Amino acid sequence: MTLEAGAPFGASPPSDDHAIVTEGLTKRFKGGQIAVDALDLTVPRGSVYGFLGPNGSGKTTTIRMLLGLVAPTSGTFSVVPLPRVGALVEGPAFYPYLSGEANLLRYDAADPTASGRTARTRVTTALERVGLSAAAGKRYRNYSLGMRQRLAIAAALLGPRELLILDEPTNGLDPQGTREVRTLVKEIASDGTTVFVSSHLLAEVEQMCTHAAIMRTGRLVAHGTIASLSGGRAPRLRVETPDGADAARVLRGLGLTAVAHEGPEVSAELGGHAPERLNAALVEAGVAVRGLSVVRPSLEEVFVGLTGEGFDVEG
Ligand SMILES: Nc1ncnc2c1ncn2[C@@H]1O[C@H](COP(=O)(O)OP(=O)(O)OP(=O)(O)O)[C@@H](O)[C@H]1O
Repeated sequence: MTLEAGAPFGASPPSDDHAIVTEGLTKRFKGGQIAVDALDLTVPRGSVYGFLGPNGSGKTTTIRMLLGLVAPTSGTFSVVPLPRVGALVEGPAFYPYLSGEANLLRYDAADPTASGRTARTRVTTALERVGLSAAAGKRYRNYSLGMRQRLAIAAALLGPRELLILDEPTNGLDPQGTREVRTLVKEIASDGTTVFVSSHLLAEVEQMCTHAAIMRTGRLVAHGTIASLSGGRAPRLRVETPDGADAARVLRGLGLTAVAHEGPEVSAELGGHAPERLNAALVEAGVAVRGLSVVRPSLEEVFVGLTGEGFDVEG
């Protein structure tokens, strides 16, 4: 759904630096279940902020509180003024027999705060923004899954937005549609729009976002830039070779640490070494290098390290 107007009770504008700030934000549903537990979140303006967590970890409830759709039990939050927030929480229902453009015009007309005179401009701009100008006249039922989701995002972009909130925008999409949405999110962010996007897929957040917060059963377990989240562990050099013992000796001689040798693979902490130099040194020492790569710890490894638990990587 897209929200156009009306500030929710309890919300106030955050500072110039942040699009969303929450402090101790908590939601306990009737029956005692804590869905969101004392959440402290700071979303910098201009970031693509991944809100990551397995199903049921409290992402949607948090988003619904931010949009004023659910009242918090306790805590505070501030968000940019709601007319400047575009949100995709549950995809809008589009008419299959109408074109993308006609659907957006209908959708726009349902907004009492939007002027009818400028409707066409708004719709044209939104379609352009999501790359659907060429397909504007095509019937919705003939759209691919990716195009359908792009149209839903266009509906959230009818009007100037400082913040776009997307709840699991790639859920149910095929790989092509997922790629389309990922690319679109980056494009939308490139002009400075803050994007807050929830996902249960680590790899997706890693590829699409500048920052992430990781939720587990209503609690925040880690947050920060993707680089800082992944940076806790050092990159490693990995060499594939039939001359493992020699390779390990050469790397130790060059000052590499944490050298490990197992079968045809030798690995070590890369430190400040240039991989191409190490390659040259190995070859010079007569080591047959079949493969050489630098492996950086993924967000998933970091997450597993933080929580001691696995994660729903494929969905
Ligand atoms: N209206 C409600 N009444 C009672 N419990 C609820 C309600 N809405 C959500 N919950 C519970 O709160 C918890 C958090 O749900 P929420 O939908 O926020 O998680 P989520 O991370 O968005 O997961 P998903 O990706 O499955 O939507 C879940 O255990 C859920 O069952």
